[in-house]
Amino acid sequence: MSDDDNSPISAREARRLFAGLKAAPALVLAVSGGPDSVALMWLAARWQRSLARGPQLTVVTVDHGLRPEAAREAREVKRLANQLGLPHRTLHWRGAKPKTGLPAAAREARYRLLAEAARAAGASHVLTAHTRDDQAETLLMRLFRGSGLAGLSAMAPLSERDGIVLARPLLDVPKSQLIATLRRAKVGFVEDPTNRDTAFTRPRLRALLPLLAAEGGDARNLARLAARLARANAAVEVLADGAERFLRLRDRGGAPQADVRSFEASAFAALPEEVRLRLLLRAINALGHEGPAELGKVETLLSALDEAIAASLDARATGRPVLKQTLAGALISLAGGRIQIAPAPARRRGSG
Ligand SMILES: Nc1ncnc2c1ncn2[C@@H]1O[C@H](COP(=O)(O)OP(=O)(O)OP(=O)(O)O)[C@@H](O)[C@H]1O
Repeated sequence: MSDDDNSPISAREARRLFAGLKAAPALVLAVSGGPDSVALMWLAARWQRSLARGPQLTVVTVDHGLRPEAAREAREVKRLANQLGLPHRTLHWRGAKPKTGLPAAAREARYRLLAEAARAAGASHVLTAHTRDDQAETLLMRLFRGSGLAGLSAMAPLSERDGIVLARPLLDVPKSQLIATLRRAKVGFVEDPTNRDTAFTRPRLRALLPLLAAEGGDARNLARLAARLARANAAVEVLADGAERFLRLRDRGGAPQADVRSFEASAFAALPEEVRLRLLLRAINALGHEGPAELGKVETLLSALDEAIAASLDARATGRPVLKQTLAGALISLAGGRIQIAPAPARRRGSG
């Protein structure tokens, strides 16, 4: 069964989608020329016209310099933006392009350029047109990659990057509704052929979605799962914050050092496994110089640490380290009943 909804988005519905953005001084709309982001631009323009004093809107298209048609597509977005009375800028990703990991590098460059454009326009937010279908695909991609709770929470409706808020007002809207909105408004759009290129993971997963939907795994259910996991993840983060404070309070005796995190092993051992894991992950990512650490590796380290703590508590702690391991450029050790995480010493030349 498909959860597509072919009704255009009403002005009232759009007001609800953009409600949290009304007080912003200015907004950047990230528009590639595809249906989702052209719909975002059209909906935002109509919303802004309906406000007495709404935010200034600037439309930005990034030309990654990867497809010859991109320049024409950017001109087409400019034409549409101007028809809607909105200023438009095209930004270029210049410089060398990597041979592997091209989509990730292009995304990184895109968000950097969009954040720069926001700063130049005095905008507090960059709006992208991610839909509920994108959210479902993201969840599946992360599931198949073996992500944990944080990764399976998929995309957040609001996040921050370089001092700019990244907003995804359409994250709960089906793509089919955006297409219906454009059809009703008689607005054209382009389809990026790389969206169907099965050399990339995301299009291959996209092709699986109808099969999953037929079994009840439609975008609505998958996106709802992501939202539920995000809620649980936020709660566990608060628990981890509290546990960090608790361990710090118990640690008043030791002189605090900026580049070392140290936990009393017996207090650490009494915390829930997920919280222990996050404390380790946070410390390794903060102090290691090769991070972020892989979740699976931190899980393995935690099992070794748990075993070592249990053994050392039995045998009464001596001053000698009972565990000493490096992970993601951090050195993790257990000695004298304390866990210490510090930056790993730089590897000697020629030894690695
Ligand atoms: N070339 C571009 N110029 C401006 N905005 C873009 C461009 N490409 C994508 N965007 C914005 O990002 C949104 C998501 O696009 P898309 O799904 O293609 O991204 P992606 O490569 O999957 O990466 P991610 O989903 O992490 O952003 C679009 O709806 C649009 O708002």
